[in-house]
Amino acid sequence: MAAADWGGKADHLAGERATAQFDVDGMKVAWAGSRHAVEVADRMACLVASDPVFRKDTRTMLSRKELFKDTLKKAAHAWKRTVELHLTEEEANLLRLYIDQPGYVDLHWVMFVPAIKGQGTEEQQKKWLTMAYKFQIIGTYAQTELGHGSNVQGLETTATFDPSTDEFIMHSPTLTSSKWWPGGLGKTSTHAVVYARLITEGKDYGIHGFIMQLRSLDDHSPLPGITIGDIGGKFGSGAYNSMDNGVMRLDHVRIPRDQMLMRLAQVTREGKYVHSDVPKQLLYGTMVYVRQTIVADASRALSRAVCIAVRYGAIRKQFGSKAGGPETQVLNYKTQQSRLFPFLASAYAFRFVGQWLKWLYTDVTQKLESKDFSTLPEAHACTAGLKSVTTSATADAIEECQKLCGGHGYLNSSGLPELFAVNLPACTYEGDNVVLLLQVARFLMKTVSQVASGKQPVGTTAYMGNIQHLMQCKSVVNTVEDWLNPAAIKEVFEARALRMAVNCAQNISKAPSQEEGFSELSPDLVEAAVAHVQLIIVTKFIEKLQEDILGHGVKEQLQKLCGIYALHLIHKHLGDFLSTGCVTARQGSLANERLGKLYAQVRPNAVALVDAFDYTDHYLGSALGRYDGDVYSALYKEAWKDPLNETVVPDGYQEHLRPLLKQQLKLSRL
Ligand SMILES: CCCCCCCCCCCCCCCCCCCCCCCCCCC/C=C/C(=O)SCCNC(=O)CCNC(=O)[C@H](O)C(C)(C)COP(=O)(O)OP(=O)(O)OC[C@H]1O[C@@H](n2cnc3c(N)ncnc32)[C@H](O)[C@@H]1OP(=O)(O)O
Ligand SMILES: Cc1cc2nc3c(=O)[nH]c(=O)nc-3n(C[C@H](O)[C@H](O)[C@H](O)COP(=O)(O)OP(=O)(O)OC[C@H]3O[C@@H](n4cnc5c(N)ncnc54)[C@H](O)[C@@H]3O)c2cc1C
Repeated sequence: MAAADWGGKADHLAGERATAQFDVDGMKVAWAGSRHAVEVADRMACLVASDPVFRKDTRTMLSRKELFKDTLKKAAHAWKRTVELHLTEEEANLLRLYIDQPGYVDLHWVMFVPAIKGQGTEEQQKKWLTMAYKFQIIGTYAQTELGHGSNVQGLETTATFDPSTDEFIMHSPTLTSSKWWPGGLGKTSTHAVVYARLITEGKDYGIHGFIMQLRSLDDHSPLPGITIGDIGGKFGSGAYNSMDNGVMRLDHVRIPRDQMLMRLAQVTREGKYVHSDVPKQLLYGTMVYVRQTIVADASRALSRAVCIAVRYGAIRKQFGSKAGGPETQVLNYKTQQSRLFPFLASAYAFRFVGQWLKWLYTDVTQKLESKDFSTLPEAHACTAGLKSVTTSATADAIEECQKLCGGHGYLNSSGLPELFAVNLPACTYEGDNVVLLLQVARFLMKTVSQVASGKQPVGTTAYMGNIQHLMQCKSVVNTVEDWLNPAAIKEVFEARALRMAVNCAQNISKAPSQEEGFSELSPDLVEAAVAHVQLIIVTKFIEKLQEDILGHGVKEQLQKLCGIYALHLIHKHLGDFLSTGCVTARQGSLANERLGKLYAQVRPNAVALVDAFDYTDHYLGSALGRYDGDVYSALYKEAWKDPLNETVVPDGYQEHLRPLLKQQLKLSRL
């Protein structure tokens, strides 16, 4: 794909591509998941790249109003193309991804529709989804309030049932109960699933979802009793400012009773509250779904940043010229490799764990449909934990990639500032990462206590059943080569995760109460949760390598990347591994030595490994990450697009600069 996009110009990276020791096409298939996935992605990426409406090269220079209008234009055009070309769901999703601009459609498709699917009755789904699928209505997910986001049970908006009219009265009783943050709410959405405390027969039954119409379908004005607007500019230029995150206050707004989402609980005509025989946590189902999709987003964002930094690192030269010869490519510096290659490995690791998580989510959903709720806690822990670990690592890595590209990485035209600004809030939305890791820790503490009482854990905690061995085992690693053994790697990750969890459980049990112990130990619990999640990622990477992987040298490269992913974590968290006695100081040094050798082996393949992500120049949106490596011409060209360069003499010269210069000149002549 990218080769076609580059269209026959000089390839400044040809030398790099020639040193690759594997079949890039085969790697594209491994990355995408199948030959079919590569083909569809290519087609959609080309469709976007070749359509002038989807241009984004001046996006960071637009004012907020211009950017918002541009988003509306792109969304409408994308929908038109979706309908004209009869795109499948898979194709439409990719179309949205390659357009690469956050907008109201995200909330409509990723949260509003799934919330109705998961929490609405069949009748409700039929009514609302029919309109939503045709974009006759635009929906959002209005949960967070000014005063509460993480603590969903603390939301204040009320939905009070009035049996005299068979309606709910939706109300914002305080300033802090104002809905605050929902994407698309500010200016676009006509409808929302609004989360509110259900009150009937004088009793508060806690948070439930309600479908509300917010704006007129004739002139888009807010309906009576609804005050609504945008919450203001956000971090960075362009970036998430294309989204109209909104504020909404409700003043006794009446909606029919049948607009309460009634799959999980109902209110009868008489006002009686009835709960279905399903776990109440299914109310949180939409968040579980979205957290799962965010892991795939994280790997995509990380791989974009890495692609930019690797290609640029191969072009950029500094120092080291001997006898007038060429300078050294910055990618050849060992420090550059040790900072960058773990991100390259992480991009692949997150991609594969994301593919597995998608499978897990589908599996759990099928089980839920047949009323088997047993895997729900694990699905919650896996989605919450993986969302946290992958988004935090991705945000940190994008920031580091900017530094890896030196000064030019700080320019908007590098694509990195916007990539960072768009992906940073993923650490917060759909659950703050620390809050979610504490949920994982809670699950781990329960599992440890079940293991202590003789219950055999399953799924991603099955390793905890091997407690006798893992609590006292010593790593068999004795040479640098021993760190190539996946079983040896897996064992130390399992032992570390289990020992950290057991330590926490033992310390909690010494506290006056479970609750106090959990609160006191929460920093340690977060670290134990991270250790468990990193084990999942390492394990899924190792399992991926056991699959049939086609293409010359593809599996070998992935083995190296898997090694880098695992060993860089051992290096980074050596304190954990040493303090839990999982590795010795000598084994830690051997791991680091092995890591250095792996970096050297990956170096000749680095550019080809990022080519395998198969990104077009349009999608990358980076002068530094261009496929052809023609970085300097691109940077030079991009600079002239800046509005400041529209005139040679800047606006403000006559007003401020000229008088100042003249004044100083006069003074100097006195
Ligand atoms: C311009 C371009 C246009 C393109 C146009 C294209 C057009 C073509 C269109 C075609 C189709 C396009 C398709 C588009 C696709 C697009 C792709 C898009 C890419 C972008 C994707 C990303 C989008 C993301 C958008 C993000 C927006 C953000 C939204 C939000 O943030 S919503 C709000 C989220 N809020 C939170 O997450 C709150 C976090 N808090 C909580 O979850 C809870 O409060 C809690 C878990 C922290 C605590 O819960 P609680 O108080 O109940 O307390 P506990 O006692 O701890 O828990 C009790 C009990 O329950 C268990 N439990 C908790 N949670 C869960 C759960 N979720 N599931 C199961 N169980 C749970 C918990 O473990 C306890 O159990 P136990 O008692 O211990 O057993
Ligand atoms: C770009 C963006 C888009 C969003 N889109 C939507 C949307 O479409 N719909 C919607 O409903 N919401 C949306 N949100 C809101 C989002 O879901 C919340 O911001 C998020 O859930 C975090 O909640 P909070 O802001 O209340 O953070 P807080 O909970 O106030 O967190 C503040 C700090 O306190 C810490 N903290 C909080 N509780 C604990 C605890 N128990 N233990 C330890 N530390 C704790 C956190 O780690 C964090 O460091 C969006 C947010 C952003 C940034």
